[in-house]
Amino acid sequence: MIEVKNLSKHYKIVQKDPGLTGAIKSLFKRKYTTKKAVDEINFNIEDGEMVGYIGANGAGKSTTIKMLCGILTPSNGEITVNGIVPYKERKRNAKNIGAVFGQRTQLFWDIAVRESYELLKHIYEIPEEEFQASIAMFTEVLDLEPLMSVPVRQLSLGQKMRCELAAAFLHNPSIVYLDEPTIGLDVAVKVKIRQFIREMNRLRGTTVILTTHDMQDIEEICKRIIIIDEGKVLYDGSLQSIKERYGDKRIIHFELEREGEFQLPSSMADKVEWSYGDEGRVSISFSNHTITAADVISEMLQSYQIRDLTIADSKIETIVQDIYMRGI
Ligand SMILES: Nc1ncnc2c1ncn2[C@@H]1O[C@H](COP(=O)(O)OP(=O)(O)OP(=O)(O)O)[C@@H](O)[C@H]1O
Repeated sequence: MIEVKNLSKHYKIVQKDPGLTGAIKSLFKRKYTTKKAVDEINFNIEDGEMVGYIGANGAGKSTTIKMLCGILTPSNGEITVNGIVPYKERKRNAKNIGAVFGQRTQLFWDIAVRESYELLKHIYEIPEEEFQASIAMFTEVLDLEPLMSVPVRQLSLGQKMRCELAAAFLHNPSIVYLDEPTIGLDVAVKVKIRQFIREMNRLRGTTVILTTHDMQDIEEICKRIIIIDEGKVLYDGSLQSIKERYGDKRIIHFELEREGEFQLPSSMADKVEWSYGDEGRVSISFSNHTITAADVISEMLQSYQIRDLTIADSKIETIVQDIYMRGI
């Protein structure tokens, strides 16, 4: 079980004035600012849960996961993972957990995948019989056989990620942290990876904490989500209830013909939320009980030349995007 109480992580950042003079000045007199990457968060995760830990870029997800793994020491607050305080007992904690961190590898670059697994067997002191049974199962579900004799550096991104996942589960940890496990992969590999994670949870009761920007991962793996924004927990609850609560939300993304200032047509002022991005991109979010998609489009067409538009449906993707835009 994972228990997180008033957990914070503040980074001290050196402030530099612009230019060479600024850089030289900062060598002698340092000015610091504090970034509250994680700010007094609380949650408990029970054994066997599969939780999506989501938020926009820079929200504080990786910082939290690193504290749970014991890589970072919190500035304030408490964490226990199966009764262990991770940063105090990093090695004991490591026996309990598995992790996949985007670009980093825990496989050995120059040797064949099978030999990497053999090394991990010794590092984690996995009994031979258990090791063989896991390898047989992972090989089948993740289709690893053709990859076993290939050196890791020769694997494609998708092949490597399949091998990484097997490595993370090899010592049968009770908790696995997965940071963007499907990023940049094709649909077929994504399907295989999601299937493997679900299977591990079903067969071994592994607790899974998943951070991802791919909402399809969340839909297919997690029953519960924790949404984090600017270091604070914005939502913690079931995926189902957030869908019921926000199921009427729609977002329309417009690409305007001309870039520059954007002003929302006044007729929609109290009915929608909007955000304006680069290159004339406007996103308008609304409840379909307040205004229809047809009305939003027609109001926009009267005020702007529209190059393109897409209507997002009420899948979790839209709901989460809407929450990022306007809060809960
Ligand atoms: N070592 C560091 N020093 C200073 N600031 C940091 C450091 N690591 C992260 N930050 C800042 O802390 C905030 C949270 O970063 P974090 O990496 O936890 O976000 P994230 O939610 O994982 O984002 P992403 O989805 O982009 O991976 C960001 O504003 C980031 O710039």
